[in-house]
Amino acid sequence: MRQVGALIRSARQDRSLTQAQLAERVGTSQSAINRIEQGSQNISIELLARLSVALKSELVTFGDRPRPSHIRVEGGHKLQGSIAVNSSKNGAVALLCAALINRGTTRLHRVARIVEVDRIIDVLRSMGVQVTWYGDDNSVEIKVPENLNLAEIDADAGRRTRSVLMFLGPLLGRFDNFSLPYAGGCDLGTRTVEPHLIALRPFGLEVEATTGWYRATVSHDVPERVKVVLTERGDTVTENAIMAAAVRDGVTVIRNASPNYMVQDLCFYLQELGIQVEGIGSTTLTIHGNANVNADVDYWPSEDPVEAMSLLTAGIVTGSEITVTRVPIEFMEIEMATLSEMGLRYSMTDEYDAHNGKTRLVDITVYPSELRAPIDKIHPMPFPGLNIDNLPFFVVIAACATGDTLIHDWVYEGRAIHLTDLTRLGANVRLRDPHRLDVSGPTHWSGAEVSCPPALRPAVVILLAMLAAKGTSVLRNVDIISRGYEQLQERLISLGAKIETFRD
Ligand SMILES: CC(=O)N[C@H]1[C@@H](OP(=O)(O)OP(=O)(O)OC[C@H]2O[C@@H](n3ccc(=O)[nH]c3=O)[C@H](O)[C@@H]2O)O[C@H](CO)[C@@H](O)[C@@H]1O
Ligand SMILES: C=C(OP(=O)(O)O)C(=O)O
Repeated sequence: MRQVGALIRSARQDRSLTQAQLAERVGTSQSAINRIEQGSQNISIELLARLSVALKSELVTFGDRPRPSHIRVEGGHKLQGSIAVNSSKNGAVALLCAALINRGTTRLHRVARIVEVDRIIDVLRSMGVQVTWYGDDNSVEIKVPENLNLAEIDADAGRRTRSVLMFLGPLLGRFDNFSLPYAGGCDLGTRTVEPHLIALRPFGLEVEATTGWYRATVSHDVPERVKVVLTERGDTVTENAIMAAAVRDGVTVIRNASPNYMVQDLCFYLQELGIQVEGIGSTTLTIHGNANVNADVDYWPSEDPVEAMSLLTAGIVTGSEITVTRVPIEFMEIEMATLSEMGLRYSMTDEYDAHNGKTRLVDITVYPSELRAPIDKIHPMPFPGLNIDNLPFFVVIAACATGDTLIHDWVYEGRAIHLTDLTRLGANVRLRDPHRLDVSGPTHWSGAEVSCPPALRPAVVILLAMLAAKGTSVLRNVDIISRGYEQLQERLISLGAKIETFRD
């Protein structure tokens, strides 16, 4: 501990940071940094990783290569207790991008401390945006300078997140020309950017893709009233169009808009900024924009339906009774109805409001149940269908159910294949074609060693199956999970899961 502390102190001093500045960057107190540097406080791997990012120093690497982390799971145990759902990755990244619209101060509260959020914050900071973590509830304050420095943009951080695409909408209100690094994201097969470009063309944006960069030019000769018809009802596409509409003086009607949870979060935030948004929750939005938004606002991103699904799945596949609190029920209704058809027993509290005053939450308790395969196939749809990111969890649930289930992932070209890794743990999961999986259950799970697929939700699905599998399993290269979940392993341990993190 003393050596690690000394290493941190020296990396901090090399970067001319005070303890208070480092504390602020990693979201802890100055006294905690002081104790860490003195070697008198234990540090979690997650905090070490955050310190590494803040110090731009690979504290958690050995030699010249990053050391991936792995977990050992002692499965087959029941879970118990109660666990709360965090705010969402997808809402947080949209709101961080949208904060670029505001010339005043934006304060977001209860933001998930996840790698995807850190990546967007890194890109924002590299452009000169002041982003500060503070307080005990993961609050983040964003102040956008008068002049953004796009020449300094952190292209590496930008390329690691697809969400950087969502800078297009807010930036086209400020610049005539700008460049953004090519966008990354999960390895789910080809994900086109064309729908974004089609959506933003009516706002005067033209984009040329050159090696590693999107070069954007903007014509500001745009009529007062604009109508945008989206070719895909995509979530980030809709968010981009909304942000482009919000940063101009004029009225925009967006058709075929996604009404999904992160889009609603964005609209509620824009309303706080004083922008009039009509039609929230529907596929037609009318936005009365404002080119000079200058407001000091506080906003609480809403709870994550995909995390809710992940936590409920942990209870379901281990045959446990657990309570998942703060479930955004509007975005989980089809999932719960489908689970009900599959024989899941659960109870639900009355609804209560999320901190944003808009999203409806419930607490759900799941009970050990005899699950059966549904009669019809399970497939996702844009909201209000079964959430696209929740589909993978139905594969491991179907594997616990008696009978044959067809899972149809029409959305992603390369996601279903990652779920065939469940066969390593004893499941009978067959790929009919790149989009369809036949799952036959129930499964007699057995422990195994599996490498994490390079996709967030399939990775978590394998981890949850390991909780169900009697014996010891090893899941290698689990760092991808922290892209979208804050301390998932630790939180599962708080429910009684036996999980241990280790490195080679
Ligand atoms: C940061 C963020 O918010 N990410 C979410 C967002 O990504 P994002 O908005 O980037 O999703 P994409 O635009 O890549 O859409 C996902 C896939 O669905 C296809 N597609 C989508 C809509 C449609 O009407 N028709 C169609 O074919 C796209 O071609 C693509 O292959 O939405 C995805 C779909 O809900 C989620 O998995 C991601 O977690
Ligand atoms: C596909 C996902 O996210 P992203 O759009 O960030 O790749 C996801 O959250 O499952």
